[in-house]
Amino acid sequence: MAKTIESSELIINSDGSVFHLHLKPEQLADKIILVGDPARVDLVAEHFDSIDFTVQSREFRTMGGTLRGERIMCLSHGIGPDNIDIVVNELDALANVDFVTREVKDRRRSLQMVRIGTSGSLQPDIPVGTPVIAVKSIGFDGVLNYYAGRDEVADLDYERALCSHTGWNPLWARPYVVASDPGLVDQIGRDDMVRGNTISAVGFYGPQGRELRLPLANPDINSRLESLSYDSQRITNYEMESAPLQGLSLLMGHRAMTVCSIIANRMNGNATPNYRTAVEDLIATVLDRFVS
Ligand SMILES: O=P(O)(O)O[C@H]1O[C@H](CO)[C@@H](O)[C@H]1O
Ligand SMILES: O=c1cc[nH]c(=O)[nH]1
Repeated sequence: MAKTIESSELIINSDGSVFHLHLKPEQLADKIILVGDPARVDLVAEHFDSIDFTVQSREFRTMGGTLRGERIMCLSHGIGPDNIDIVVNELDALANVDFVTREVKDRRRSLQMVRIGTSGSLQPDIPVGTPVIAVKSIGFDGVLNYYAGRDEVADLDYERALCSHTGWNPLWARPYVVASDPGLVDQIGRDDMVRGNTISAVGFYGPQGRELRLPLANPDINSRLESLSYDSQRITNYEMESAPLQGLSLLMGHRAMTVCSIIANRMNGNATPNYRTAVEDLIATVLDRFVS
């Protein structure tokens, strides 16, 4: 018997749209570009051949249309892993729940999601301006720990090595390590992008080892992360969404990956607030390879 989801668990607005995203099932495209900044949605959508709709609700701005004859949409998720819990669950509901009967559909629909973000490098040889693909994502946020099946999609040996090497603070959420969709990584990643292991932090300052006025609980965390080598892989960069995006996609049967433009180098202590051109170039490259 099909599972039926109650109104309190999946809230549907009176116009038939999903609670936070305000999207209706018929607006959903299989190919989705995700970005943090709502203003970045327009930079993506200006590449579309046609724009069919724009929907804005809180920080979630979506533009849907076509590119090279295929339906595509771009959606902003705002800042933080908690927003990804909302975005991926609501996109999955739009794809796999009947909004009239509230029943989970028999046939699963799989979405392809590519996040284009900004990021801080943890390695001195990965400078500002470099695009870095999260081949593995390391969640410091804890979102995936709330879902059954977490251990089945995670790299538990990597998690143990990371905790041991860093002297993991037991007050922090248990980190989880999840892989990007290898097909998407091969489709979008070429020699012009670094393949790395990306941390999704639960904040921008203390949770990424940034010390302004407040001293940190573990001030040496970034040098420990920089020096970790696991299975010939090293940790390359910090951002705030790729791990929950990956983890939830793996659990739900969607395909996802993240590529970020480096805008700060934490080891060398430099950064640029003027990253628009680098992000515009990355958008053009990703779209060309995502829809060809
Ligand atoms: O530029 P976006 O996509 O927002 O990505 C990064 O920038 C934000 C922090 O400044 C976080 O969302 C982080 O993941
Ligand atoms: O250092 C950085 C830069 C962008 N986004 C982050 O989350 N961290």
